[in-house]
Amino acid sequence: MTPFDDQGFQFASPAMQVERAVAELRFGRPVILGEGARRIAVLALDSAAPSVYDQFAAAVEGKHSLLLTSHRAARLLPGTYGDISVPLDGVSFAEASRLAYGLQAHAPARWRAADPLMGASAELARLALLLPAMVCADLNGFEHRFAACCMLDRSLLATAVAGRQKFDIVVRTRVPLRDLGDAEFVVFRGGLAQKDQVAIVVGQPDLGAPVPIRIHSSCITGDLCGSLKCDCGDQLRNGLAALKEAGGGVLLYLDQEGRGTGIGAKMRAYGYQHLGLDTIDADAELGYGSDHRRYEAAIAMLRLLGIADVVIFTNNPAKMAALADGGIAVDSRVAITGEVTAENARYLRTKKARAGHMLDIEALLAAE
Ligand SMILES: Nc1nc2c(ncn2[C@@H]2O[C@H](COP(=O)(O)OP(=O)(O)OP(=O)(O)O)[C@@H](O)[C@H]2O)c(=O)[nH]1
Ligand SMILES: [Zn+2]
Repeated sequence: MTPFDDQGFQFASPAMQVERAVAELRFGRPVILGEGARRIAVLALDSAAPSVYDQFAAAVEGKHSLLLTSHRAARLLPGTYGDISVPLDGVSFAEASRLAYGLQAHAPARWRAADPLMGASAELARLALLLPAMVCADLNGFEHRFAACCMLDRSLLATAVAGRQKFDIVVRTRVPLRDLGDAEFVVFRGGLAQKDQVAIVVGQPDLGAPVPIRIHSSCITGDLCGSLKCDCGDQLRNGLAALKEAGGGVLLYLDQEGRGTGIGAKMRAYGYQHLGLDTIDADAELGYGSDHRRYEAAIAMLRLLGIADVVIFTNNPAKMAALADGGIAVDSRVAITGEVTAENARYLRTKKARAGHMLDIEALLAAE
């Protein structure tokens, strides 16, 4: 029997501390961000109750401000670059929310460039799958009012990145699939949030040769419900069939809804798309860049499966670059397409024109 260590259970790693802060934000509570001797309190507008916003404003005696990312700032104030900070003294929760992510909101009269510590709060919000619109306040003299809040040193955000690459296999099991025969579902757990990620192995891929793979980002609307607004459902099913036809392959189904922004943000973005914005501008209104996905999980999963050399089924050059950066050799690429419909044509054209996807939409239309 192992003798009990008097230190007890010491559970603290940068990734765990980041995740604790993320959980606090998701519950709508303030978190303290530190750097050197400086401390700021941050609160996510997306999850905070109006009463907590008011309590926060009172605790810092009106010296709070709103961090807006460079993407949102450029929508409100064309020509600005970088994150900005807007004073919130006397600004209500509803007004702050409108300023943070409302369509056709008035440009703020007063603002200044945000400092990097405030900027780091937006990174925390993105990890929490909350809109990157953060109420921030320096804690000079107000520390005691935030004594119960979780504290995170900014340096841990960078250190925690190492945790993104750490995954283990939890279980591998056979699942019979319609039209595709037996597949093996391999469940992995790890990364910053210890999420479960799934690889689907169809056929019997030869691991001695470049392995056909697809990296597929989750799309509840398209994959599950056949939404006509995107091509994801077609790409998922065509992808699995193409991997099987290629003699067997692996589809990595990554938990990255809405290009890494989460289903809440994606549905808000759809609301803006219904009003005429394209997919990238809609995301920018919410404070997001064109793509927030990361591929450390995919690289770790391939490694654990013993795959170092791949044929990738994609039109997205960012996926190929991410694999190469992660040390996976990309032997070649196979295009993977779905049906072009009246509803998804603009989405596909935007992917090609603004995200550099390798799509020949006119050829696809001609072939239909
Ligand atoms: N933010 C946002 N995300 C969207 C929208 N439509 C689809 N998505 C997401 O976009 C991602 C599409 O991922 P993938 O199927 O891997 O496709 P891809 O990046 O186009 O690359 P390939 O299909 O491999 O060529 C998924 O995370 C979807 O949830 C949208 O309008 N806004
Ligand atoms: Zn989709």
